[in-house]
Amino acid sequence: MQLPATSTLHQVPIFPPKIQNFLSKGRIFPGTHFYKYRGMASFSGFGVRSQMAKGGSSFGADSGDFTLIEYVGKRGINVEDDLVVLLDHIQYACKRIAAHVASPFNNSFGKQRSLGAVADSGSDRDAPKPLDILSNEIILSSLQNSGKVAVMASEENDDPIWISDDGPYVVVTDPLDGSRNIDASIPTGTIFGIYKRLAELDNLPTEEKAMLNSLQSGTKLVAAGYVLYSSATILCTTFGSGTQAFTLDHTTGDFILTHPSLKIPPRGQIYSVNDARYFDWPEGLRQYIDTVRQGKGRYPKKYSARYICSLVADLHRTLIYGGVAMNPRDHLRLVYEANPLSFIVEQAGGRGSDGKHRILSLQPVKLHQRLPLFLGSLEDMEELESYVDVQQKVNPGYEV
Ligand SMILES: O=P(O)(O)OC[C@H]1O[C@](O)(COP(=O)(O)O)[C@@H](O)[C@@H]1O
Repeated sequence: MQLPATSTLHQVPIFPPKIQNFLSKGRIFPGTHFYKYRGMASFSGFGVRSQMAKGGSSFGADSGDFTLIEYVGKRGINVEDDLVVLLDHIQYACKRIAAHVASPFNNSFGKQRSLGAVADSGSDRDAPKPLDILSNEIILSSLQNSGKVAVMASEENDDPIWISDDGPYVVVTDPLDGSRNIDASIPTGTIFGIYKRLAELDNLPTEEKAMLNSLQSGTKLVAAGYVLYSSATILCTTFGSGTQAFTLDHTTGDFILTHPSLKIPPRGQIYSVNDARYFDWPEGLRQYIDTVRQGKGRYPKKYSARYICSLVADLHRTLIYGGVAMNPRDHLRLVYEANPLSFIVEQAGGRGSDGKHRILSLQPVKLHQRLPLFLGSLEDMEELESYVDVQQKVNPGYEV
């Protein structure tokens, strides 16, 4: 058995990208390579082998039949080879981040460096924690190694980072969302969106083309995903033809397709919001929450509240159970949080809005632009938006 590589940073097991060489040989689904790891996992391994034995070639996936890379490669939805390579590097980065988040040796990583906004940067970004910075470095190095990325825009950097003139893609990312939860081992997540590089901007100065490439409208996303670091590590992604979720098999290092064609229920019975802010909310939002709490809304059942305060975790639960997850104040970021997550939710049959407009229709004007965010089931979202006045205007600053 081939042993996993080891991170030089903190001696955690990792599984490096596997496919770059195979792609250059024009092979995306090389049985021997994948089976080397997969033989250990009887459930998932059997699924693929049985398909192969039947000569199955097309995508009609059942849970456990595909790894992420098999799914996006020629056996599955067959996205461009360059995108497969990029995704392989992103999943590798996320496995490294997952290992750090769960590592017993990283108990100082959650500690805040300083309170308040990033010092001297002129931005209103929150001060990063060491694990935010490490996650950012891990993602950046994976994108650089992929050879497929022109520019990366991250929550952790004031400006986009130009990587390569001929990289075909632009990646926007929040490398570790919810990191305020790290000290208590509460779930966190990575969010990413992928655009094509705008070749028509190639002759502009580097800073300018880096910014304009990063400020593309969400309707131009070619792919988006999040990775949830929780009791399971889940990678949920869309390429514009449905939403699929994959669960990390820790014995093999593969993300296995566990939620093919994930659909959010059209109606849920859960709302997710920080309701300690009730007295700062506008009238419409208060009325909406009061109504569904009492079971007096369009769906005549009393709603339950769930709020982890970790966007990826709150969204993932909402995708699975239905309902609505929201942050009504100008807090979450359009470019690397709201847009990618709205793309995923829409592709799962739900809706992403700022309370008034479809998120994907908004043209970003600033890299770190913040806005209210509402994501969820179609019927719940329609009902919520019918209250009109749901965006929180006061934002006094909250310490926790
Ligand atoms: O303090 P609020 O308004 O409840 O915001 C919580 C939200 O902020 C986040 O922590 C993101 O903020 P940061 O990027 O500053 O960590 C989300 O994960 C969470 O959903």
